[in-house]
Amino acid sequence: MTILDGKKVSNDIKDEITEQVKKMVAKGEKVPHLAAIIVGNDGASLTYVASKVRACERVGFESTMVRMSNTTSEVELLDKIEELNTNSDVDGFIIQLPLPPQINTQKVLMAVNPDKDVDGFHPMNFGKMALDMSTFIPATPFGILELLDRYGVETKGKHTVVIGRSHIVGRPMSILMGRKGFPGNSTVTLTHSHTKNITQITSQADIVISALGVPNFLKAEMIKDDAVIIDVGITRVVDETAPKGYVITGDVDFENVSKKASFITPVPGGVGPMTIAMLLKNTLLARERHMQ
Ligand SMILES: Nc1nc2c(c(=O)[nH]1)N[C@@H](CN(C=O)c1ccc(C(=O)N[C@@H](CCC(=O)O)C(=O)O)cc1)CN2
Repeated sequence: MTILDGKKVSNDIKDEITEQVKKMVAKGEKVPHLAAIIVGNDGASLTYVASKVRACERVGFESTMVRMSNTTSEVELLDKIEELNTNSDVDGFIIQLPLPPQINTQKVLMAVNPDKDVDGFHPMNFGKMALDMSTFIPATPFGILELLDRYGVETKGKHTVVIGRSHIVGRPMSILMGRKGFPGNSTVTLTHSHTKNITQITSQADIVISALGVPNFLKAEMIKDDAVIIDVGITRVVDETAPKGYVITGDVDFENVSKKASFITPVPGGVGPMTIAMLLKNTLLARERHMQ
């Protein structure tokens, strides 16, 4: 069994981006600038945005964090988005999800200029992705593709089962794994809350990508021998004995599933760190496109 080490690969990617930024600086070019809007005080979201800002600092990008209160109205957020859309110094920006209930997430994501949509959530970019056109691929699915690629995991002709149909992970992942090319050329089954007999489906899978958010959902008896297991679940489970009062738990019963799997991502240290590295890649791409 091989661990797909997202922490290591994400550090490699950051080192590669750092080298590219140094070359930009040497040529007197402007470095990429990422902005992140965060609405409210959700602890996990604040942690992720802080990690994004730190990652920008590490690779030499400029970054701006825009904090807005939990009571921000949709109109106020749309105004801030328009400000970033028209700020020529900002190459790309993201709106950290989830958003408070008074805000219509889809409406807000549609207001982002597709050329600055480094999360790849705008319908235009999502459509381009589905049509195999060059675009910003959402960072988590992009990170999973990169992990499969760097570890040389074969996907062609394999049966991939994706668990969960979220717009951020499950849905795009199902499209990307079925696309032509590598990683891709897989036969994909997308499962969700109305799927019957999920074990019958997962036990036929060569590759299982679980993005459900239910701790320890995927058990050893649900997979076949030598399956490739990608765990996208990151749930904070309360544990008063842990230093932070919680432990990060994935969708996969790692202890038992890892004994049967050929490749597996850990949680933490698997898909999560890749999400941040691929956001940096998309921001670099946005900068390069703006220079053309
Ligand atoms: N606008 C966006 N919102 C959200 C996205 C996104 O891609 N764009 N994805 C997730 C959150 N996310 C990034 O934003 C994210 C989640 C987890 C990690 C990560 O590194 N996790 C660590 C554990 C960290 C911890 O202690 O909590 C790991 O798995 O090792 C990075 C980014 C939802 N929102």
